Amino acid sequence: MMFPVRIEIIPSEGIVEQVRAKVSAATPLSVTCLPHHGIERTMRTAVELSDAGYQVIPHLAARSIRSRAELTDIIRGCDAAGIREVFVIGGDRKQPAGTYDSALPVLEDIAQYTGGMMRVGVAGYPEGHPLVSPLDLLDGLLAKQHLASHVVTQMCFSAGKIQDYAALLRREGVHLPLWAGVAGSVPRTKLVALATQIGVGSSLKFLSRKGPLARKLLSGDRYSPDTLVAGLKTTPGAVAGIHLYSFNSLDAVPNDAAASSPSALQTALIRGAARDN
Ligand SMILES: NC(=O)C1=CN([C@@H]2O[C@H](COP(=O)(O)OP(=O)(O)OC[C@H]3O[C@@H](n4cnc5c(N)ncnc54)[C@H](O)[C@@H]3O)[C@@H](O)[C@H]2O)C=CC1
Ligand SMILES: Nc1nc(=O)c2c([nH]1)NC[C@@H]1CN(c3ccc(C(=O)N[C@@H](CCC(=O)O)C(=O)O)cc3)CN21
Repeated sequence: MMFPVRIEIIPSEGIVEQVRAKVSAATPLSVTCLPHHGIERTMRTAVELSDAGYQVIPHLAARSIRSRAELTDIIRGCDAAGIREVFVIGGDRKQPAGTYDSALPVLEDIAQYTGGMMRVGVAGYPEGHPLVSPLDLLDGLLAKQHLASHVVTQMCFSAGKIQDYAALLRREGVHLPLWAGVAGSVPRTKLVALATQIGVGSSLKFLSRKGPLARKLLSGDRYSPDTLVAGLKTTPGAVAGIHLYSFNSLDAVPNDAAASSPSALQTALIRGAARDN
């Protein structure tokens, strides 16, 4: 059985050309919003990709939005570009740029302004968050779920932890579809460097050890999500799909596979770039 796959990209210079060359237009794309990029870069890239025929989901980091006026401009921009879904997170900025300090007030304004027409994804944390307690995260989800359409998990490297998290949400009354946040095939060094920066949980610790688990998950010096995705397939109902953090490493996709079908893309991406070693 194949999971639907969405690919997350970083709005770096040249990424639109890279995506158009490597990724099938049938594969939805999520565009990250980094504090040093700001929302303008995310929206510009999202609109370009939408104009190129992709289904695009821009990330709106609450703490990077200056005002409600800016938010309504962003929503109008989405509407004009045919973008029907966004992903709303608090964001990594230390100081909020304006009046929004977390995701909920942004969700409320989006719901009011679009009359519930805009689909909104929210973040979930199978392994918790460095700054926010598990209880606050759960309360946050319970408060947001009536304004959201699905949850995307923080990057996690343990199928078991994602499955346990799905069961926890259902037990606690969060019934939104859950997309598993999976790191694509990327160099181990990049993962380790990044993990500290964005607060990824303990399941990443295996990368710095040399045990049998590390050997299983690291083909050569690259992490491959193959094992994790296989693990998720043991509980088909738990997750709605794979949200693949590509880190803009799209070279794992042989051109023909990208052109042929999303499942071929999924296989190529999730099999990882093992053959690159
Ligand atoms: N948003 C925040 O930074 C903080 C939130 N809280 C509380 O925690 C609860 C949940 O807060 P929310 O903002 O709704 O949670 P959220 O999950 O939308 O935002 C929390 C965190 O999002 C992180 N984040 C997760 N995925 C991200 C992504 N893909 N791109 C950028 N940043 C990403 C940031 O580190 C941010 O601190 C609420 O009760 C809130 O009041 C408490 C302290 C800080
Ligand atoms: N707290 C948090 N913040 C995020 O931004 C975030 C998450 N969690 N979880 C999942 C994804 C993964 N994210 C990221 C963030 C940065 C790079 C990255 O490669 N950053 C480069 C700079 C890229 C650039 O400026 O073009 C770096 O070296 O920091 C990759 C994935 C974004 N997302």
